[in-house]
Amino acid sequence: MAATSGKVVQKVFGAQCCPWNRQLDTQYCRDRSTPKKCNSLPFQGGKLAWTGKFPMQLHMLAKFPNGPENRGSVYCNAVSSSGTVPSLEKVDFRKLQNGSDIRGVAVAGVEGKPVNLTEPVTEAIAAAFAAWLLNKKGADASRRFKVSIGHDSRISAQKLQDAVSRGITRAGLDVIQYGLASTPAMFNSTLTEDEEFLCPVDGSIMITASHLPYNRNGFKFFTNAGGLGKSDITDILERAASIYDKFSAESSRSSEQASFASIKRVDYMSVYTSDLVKAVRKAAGNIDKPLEGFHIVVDAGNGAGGFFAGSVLEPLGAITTGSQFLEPDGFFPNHIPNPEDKAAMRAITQAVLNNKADLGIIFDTDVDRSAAVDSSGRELNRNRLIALMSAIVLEEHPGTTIVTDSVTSDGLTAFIEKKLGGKHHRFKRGYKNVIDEGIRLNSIGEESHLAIETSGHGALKENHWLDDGAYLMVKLLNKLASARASGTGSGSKVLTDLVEGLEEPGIAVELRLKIDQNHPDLKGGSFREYGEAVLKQLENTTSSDPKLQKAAVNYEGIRVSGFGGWFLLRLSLHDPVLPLNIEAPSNEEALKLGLAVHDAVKEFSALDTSALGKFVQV
Ligand SMILES: O=P(O)(O)OC[C@H]1O[C@H](O)[C@H](O)[C@@H](O)[C@@H]1O
Repeated sequence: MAATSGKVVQKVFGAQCCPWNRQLDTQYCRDRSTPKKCNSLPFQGGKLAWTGKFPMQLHMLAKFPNGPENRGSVYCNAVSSSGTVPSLEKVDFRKLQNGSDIRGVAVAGVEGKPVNLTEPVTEAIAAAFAAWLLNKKGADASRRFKVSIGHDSRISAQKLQDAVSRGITRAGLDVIQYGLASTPAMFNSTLTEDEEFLCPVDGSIMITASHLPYNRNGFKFFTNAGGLGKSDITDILERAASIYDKFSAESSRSSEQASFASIKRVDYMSVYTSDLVKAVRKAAGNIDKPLEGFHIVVDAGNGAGGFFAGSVLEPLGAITTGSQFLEPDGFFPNHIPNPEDKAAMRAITQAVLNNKADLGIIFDTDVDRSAAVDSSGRELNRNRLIALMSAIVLEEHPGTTIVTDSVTSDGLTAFIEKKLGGKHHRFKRGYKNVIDEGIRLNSIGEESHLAIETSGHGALKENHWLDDGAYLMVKLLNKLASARASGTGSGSKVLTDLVEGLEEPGIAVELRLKIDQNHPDLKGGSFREYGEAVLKQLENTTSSDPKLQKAAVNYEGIRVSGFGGWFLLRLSLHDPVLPLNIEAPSNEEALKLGLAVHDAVKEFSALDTSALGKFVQV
């Protein structure tokens, strides 16, 4: 994690490490976590953007005169505005929307993937978020709004952080940079009440593209009401498109206007991690080191989650030797940081077994998703993680409703409802959908304390519905610590025992059937319309098959039971893809289910059914 000394370190990175001009936009900094000092003046669009310090910055410098971060730093005008940009590439901002996130290509070099998340585009998006925020919260003449910015370990992080900072300050809002951070910490910074850390902030931006390849990046936005939704993102991208168009004309005025805004640097991750530590101590009856003697290995996949070993587990007394890939590396050289990825799960499982550890914990790149492995090497992810979290939450809140995504198993429903006495509300795919549904249920009087996806995203009511992979793991640690404190268990068996009785399918597959958007069969329509037509056809054919039963309650796609198993065909949230999930007691039954789908959809020539054909061997 980026180490910063002191709570607030006045450190202005308005000038970027990677010079921004259009020729060099393809270049990137290898930012492996610690922000590098900027030793060269920024050359921007043909202009050097450079001014002196602000009075306020000088004041803050006086407060932290000797911090290592201050030594030898270059202080620039907070904005170091981009200056006049002669001509900008045409960009379709709508294409940057990915549900409730923004995602794009930030690094050149991958064939067929031109950079569309350039610095000017990023700056426009940040300025648009600032405008959206002012509009949403109503400008307050007595103070300037503050926006926190954090990033994961991606190689384009520094470059985009600088561009975001310019966009925000350009709009006249203050920026507080956290450096390497996790997505949940960013949301948390809108809730934390701590003036010394300049909290709460009015809005927050996480620079991340979750588990996507190294050339991608993106943004997640938060206010104290939670993560922004799809319609907010559409609004921001529309604003950004028009800001971008006006860039050349407005640049000089903007730099003047923004010269009041400041960029500061805060070690906020220390606040966030100490909250996690406090939560475990409290759950264990205020013991200082409730995990003393437990051996827990962490796999951060070279993302942003390495802090969990040194700043959460160790202060709680756990041994973390054998933890791996904790150091940020935006090329992700070891495995994809994704608890849904088989290679990633194999890596943490092996680490647990090699080290004879009590527990393994794995995070995705920006730590909003997680999974665990018990001491026997049993993976606690997907349906098992949901079952485990449900068991913990239902002990605390008997009868509560557990909201999950749509691809959860029938065995999970039986487990939650029959074994745990709760209610399983299987909703749609998408963490934001699931969390919003949990919040909605409570608002209409149905108590729900957990909203969780098979992807490893999960949010608890007790934690402000914050989508936080680290907090999910804290709930497991609480269980370990409290079981030992009460003498009811001393290892991860206490967790394994909680999922005892969860019925698991003999076979579970996910096949992703692509829709060719350029195929004449689409007749100029969208892939969504085409996908809907495929689903309609599947619905019609299965309803006439007496061996298949359509799910009575279903919120997404076509879910059908039969042959002792089930399948779900649905439209992907983001891609021109129809993901097909099949679970069955054995391969034979899975094939029958697969064949039913194959027969229904095979005439749709724009749909690539080859993976399904291979699976059912036709
Ligand atoms: O619909 P899919 O293509 O399977 O993608 C669905 C997934 O998209 C993103 O990764 C979201 O973060 C997840 O919350 C969601 O489950």
